[in-house]
Amino acid sequence: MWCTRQLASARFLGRCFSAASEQTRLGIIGVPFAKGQSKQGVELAPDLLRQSNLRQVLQSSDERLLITDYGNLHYAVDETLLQQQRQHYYHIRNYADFMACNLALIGQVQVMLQQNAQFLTIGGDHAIGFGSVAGHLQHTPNLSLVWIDAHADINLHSTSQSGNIHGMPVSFLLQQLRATWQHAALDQVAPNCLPKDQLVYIGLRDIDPYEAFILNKFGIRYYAMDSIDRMGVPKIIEMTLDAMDPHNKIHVSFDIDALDSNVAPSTGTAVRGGLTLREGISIVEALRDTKRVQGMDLVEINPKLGTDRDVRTTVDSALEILKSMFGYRRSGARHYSNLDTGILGHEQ
Ligand SMILES: NC(=[NH2+])NCCC[C@H](N)C(=O)O
Ligand SMILES: [Mn+2]
Ligand SMILES: [Mn+2]
Repeated sequence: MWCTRQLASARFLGRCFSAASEQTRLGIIGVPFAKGQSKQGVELAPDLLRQSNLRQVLQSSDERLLITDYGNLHYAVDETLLQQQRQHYYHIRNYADFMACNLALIGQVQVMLQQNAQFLTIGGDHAIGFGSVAGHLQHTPNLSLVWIDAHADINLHSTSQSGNIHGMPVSFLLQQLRATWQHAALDQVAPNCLPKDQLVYIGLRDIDPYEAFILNKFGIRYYAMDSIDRMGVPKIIEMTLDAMDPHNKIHVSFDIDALDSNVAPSTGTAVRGGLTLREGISIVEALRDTKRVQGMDLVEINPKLGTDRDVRTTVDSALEILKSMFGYRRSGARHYSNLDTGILGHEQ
């Protein structure tokens, strides 16, 4: 008996060892940035997700994940940025903070990609989508971006009606639009940008008039909720994957407000008629199955909005989405190395 047990545990260790060689490293950074819009609370989301067992949830969805949490991002605003804001971008709320935070994030993402196969950026509001994708582009110039959101977030400083910079990050990323930010020195801080044909939006249902003009003028691919209703999620996924260069790595920027407000009520700009949780999971699973997703953002959870129950529901939905992105399969398929330790008594 002693002998068998020892053998079993040797086998177990052997499997652990071979599993260790296929471990995938995942870096996580919290970005408690709330100045891209006017509601307090989004800055609390990274720590709330951690308290809600983010790490354990991800770890149990794929035992091969080797997770490193880099904590929360810090940044400092310098005089050059304040001057840019005063001279050119005084009509945009918190431009200097936006730039300072994103510059720090661009550096942080590159560090995470040197040390990990994948990274996850937890917001904060969606203004940090700029730094997260831009940092990713500096490490991996051949990148495709899937922006899952109720909103297009592609306003220019000249078109934004709200002045909220969380409605603008995509315009900092696209080759064809970043020239409109000519005083932001983007060629120095983030020289690699995204070609418009490598961007696909999913879930849109609240597009500003000028945003619609920009999307159509540049022929940017977007699957708004009406196309999803007409064609269904499987077709939308197929078209999304077809549109993107199959050699590219993928960045998924997930705004929690893409989900319907019944499953994600605690968010600053909730719009009804959104993705069901199942549709969200389905989309994320399909992207995950390409094995090309290298970076993901999860943004706009605001724990100060709604009841305690609303917050709980929103965080639970977010965890389901993240679980599916990082390994969980609804079919039950998984790696068995830590389970196959002799529970069936003897080898068949
Ligand atoms: N990331 C978001 N939730 N963005 C909402 C943007 C709303 C609106 N289009 C604006 O520019 O102000
Ligand atoms: Mn957004
Ligand atoms: Mn949104």
